[in-house]
Amino acid sequence: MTVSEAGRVSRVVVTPVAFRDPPLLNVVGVHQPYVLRTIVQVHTDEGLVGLGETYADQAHVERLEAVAAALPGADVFDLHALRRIVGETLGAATGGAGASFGGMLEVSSAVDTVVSPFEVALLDLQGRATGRPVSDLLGGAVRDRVPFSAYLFYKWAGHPGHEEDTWGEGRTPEQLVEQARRMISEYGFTAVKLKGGVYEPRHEFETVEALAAAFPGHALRIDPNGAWTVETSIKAADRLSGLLEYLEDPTPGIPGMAEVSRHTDLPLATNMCVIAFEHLKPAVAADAVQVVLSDHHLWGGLRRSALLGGICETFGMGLSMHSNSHLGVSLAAMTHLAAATPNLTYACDTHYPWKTEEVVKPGALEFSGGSVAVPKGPGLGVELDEDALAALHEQYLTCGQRAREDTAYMASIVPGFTPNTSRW
Ligand SMILES: O=C([O-])C(=O)C[C@H](O)[C@@H](O)C(=O)[O-]
Ligand SMILES: [Mg+2]
Repeated sequence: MTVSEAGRVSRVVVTPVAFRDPPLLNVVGVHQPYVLRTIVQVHTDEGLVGLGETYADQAHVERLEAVAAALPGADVFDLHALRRIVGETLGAATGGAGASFGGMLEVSSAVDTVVSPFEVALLDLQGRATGRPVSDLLGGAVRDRVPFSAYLFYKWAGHPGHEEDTWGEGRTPEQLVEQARRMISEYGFTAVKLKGGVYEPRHEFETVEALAAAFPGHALRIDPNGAWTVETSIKAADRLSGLLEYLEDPTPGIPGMAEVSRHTDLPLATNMCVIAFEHLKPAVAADAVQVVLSDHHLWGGLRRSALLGGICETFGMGLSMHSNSHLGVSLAAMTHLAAATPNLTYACDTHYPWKTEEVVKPGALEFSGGSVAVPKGPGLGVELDEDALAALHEQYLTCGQRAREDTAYMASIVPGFTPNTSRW
């Protein structure tokens, strides 16, 4: 098929799905029994189908459906038109309101989060039409494999009322070392990220120290999602500076991060105080962060994320990649983006090892040595398993969840629980 035959959008199918998730603990509570995601399928009049993946909170799904209804007729190569259509559709539907995901992420405009899965699907279509991988459409892969990090969580042994999962309890430093050992032996990761903000800082520092002792030579990070005060963050930076490659969001907000930054040479990273282009200028002016975690789901797609990479390079900031619980369509998109972003030199986050269910056919994305080979096939290089998609959609319909609600779920188990942000 030639470029001119790529065609126009004929219809769009938006499918919310639910997949099982262990009880992973974080600053705002605990992961619910299911992760909600949406798979977007964009069909063209030439019979091609492009894929995208995004969050599935109810309000987000409604926005996706509104855009899906407005997209037929659009040229698959006109990504500016996509952004215009999304802006107009959301303007009409919501008055341009912001969006909130899981109590940790608030954005002032919903446009970027809604554009993202459609942009990925259109790039997938462009790649399928031209016979080129998405990484080629983003300027070309500068690496054949994309390294990811082992993403460790404190966790309960199982969801209350359910069987224990195969990872068991993750509370003590020794248990977290065992969690890391399994993840490293199964996936080969050479970087390790610990999700903190759950226990008193001293306990979490001891966990980092135990990990450093058990895995010398592995790049370590801890991310308490803003659970600490400026003072505690400075102490953490002093105590852990020789062990960490960066310290992620120790304290909330640009002014707080800037104050910590003034007291340490340890790079500070964020996916909380810089989550949109409007946050870059104040963060750079205050020298609040030295590493920004990109995330194409949040930043408006793959091309806007590449733009973020360029801005980080301009201002001498490092670039890493954030993840939320996700399926294979997102892993493929993350891999193409990271492959085509020269200054994305840190191992990317992924929640992939926590997942036991999938919607893409096996084979295209395999971890080896902690990295994933960039798919070489046209587009994203992954194919949907329609039966698996239908089963996970059925699970969505029956699971009873309609939003990510870590705090409410935690409070239903631990009455009186409030998020730990800036607590210690
Ligand atoms: O780096 C981060 O801040 C995250 O990965 C945010 C996620 O929501 C994580 O905390 C989680 O899955 O609980
Ligand atoms: Mg983070």
